[in-house]
Amino acid sequence: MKLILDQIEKHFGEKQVLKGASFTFEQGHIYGLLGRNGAGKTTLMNCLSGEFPPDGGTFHLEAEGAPRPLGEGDVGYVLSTPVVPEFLTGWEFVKFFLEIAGGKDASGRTPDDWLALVGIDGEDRSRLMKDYSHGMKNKMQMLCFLIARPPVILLDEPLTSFDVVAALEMKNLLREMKADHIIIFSTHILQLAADLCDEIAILNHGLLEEVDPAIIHTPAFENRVVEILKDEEHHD
Ligand SMILES: Nc1ncnc2c1ncn2[C@@H]1O[C@H](COP(=O)(O)OP(=O)(O)OP(=O)(O)O)[C@@H](O)[C@H]1O
Repeated sequence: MKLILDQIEKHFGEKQVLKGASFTFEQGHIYGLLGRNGAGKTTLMNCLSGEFPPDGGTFHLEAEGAPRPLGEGDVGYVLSTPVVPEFLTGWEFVKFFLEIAGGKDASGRTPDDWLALVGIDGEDRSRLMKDYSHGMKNKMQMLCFLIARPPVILLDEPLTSFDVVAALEMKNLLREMKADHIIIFSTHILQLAADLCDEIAILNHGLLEEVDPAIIHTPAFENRVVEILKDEEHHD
């Protein structure tokens, strides 16, 4: 399966953020999406998740050579500022989500099993999510895609709010899942990108470009990324 972006454009008023971004993301790879502050990484994810339509260009999935549009349920999106129903407890939320996910979860895990998987333990499970920390809310959002298993998973700066143990567990989970999914995550942490990603896409001047995968795990990686990004006009 592939996710193919063709000439995606997006502007806000006069400001042209995406200027014809094209890229092919493939199942089985974890992609790091890098770019300066304000480059448009969140904007791109918002377009792909259906949050708002692009102003130009197209994107679609391709499975076994057959193209199809991205439908509802094809994309799991973990926002950098997590949004969860704050009036529910963590346990209630997982129970509710398992019910609406219907048959998609074949794991047989209970809400408690799922909460244990992301390290939400003890009394926290029966606390309202309005009292959860940023990282805990983020974990709850992650649980949604772990349960629903959408083909495309978008993670906007996902691991930065996690403690070191949770971050390592989540990295391992993503590695385990990648064979069946297209995983794209944005980050400013180059070490994390190098550690986890098979491919790097850089959003620069409204366009996407690939970093040679051969250098991702070499000392030349950081210099190459900085070299590409340093002439980017600083937006914010
Ligand atoms: N809804 C909106 N209305 C107006 N301008 C917007 C909107 N969303 C984003 N922008 C602008 O689009 C540009 C790209 O923002 P975006 O959040 O996509 O960047 P980013 O690459 O995710 O940045 P960062 O790394 O700082 O999170 C910014 O100049 C931002 O101010």
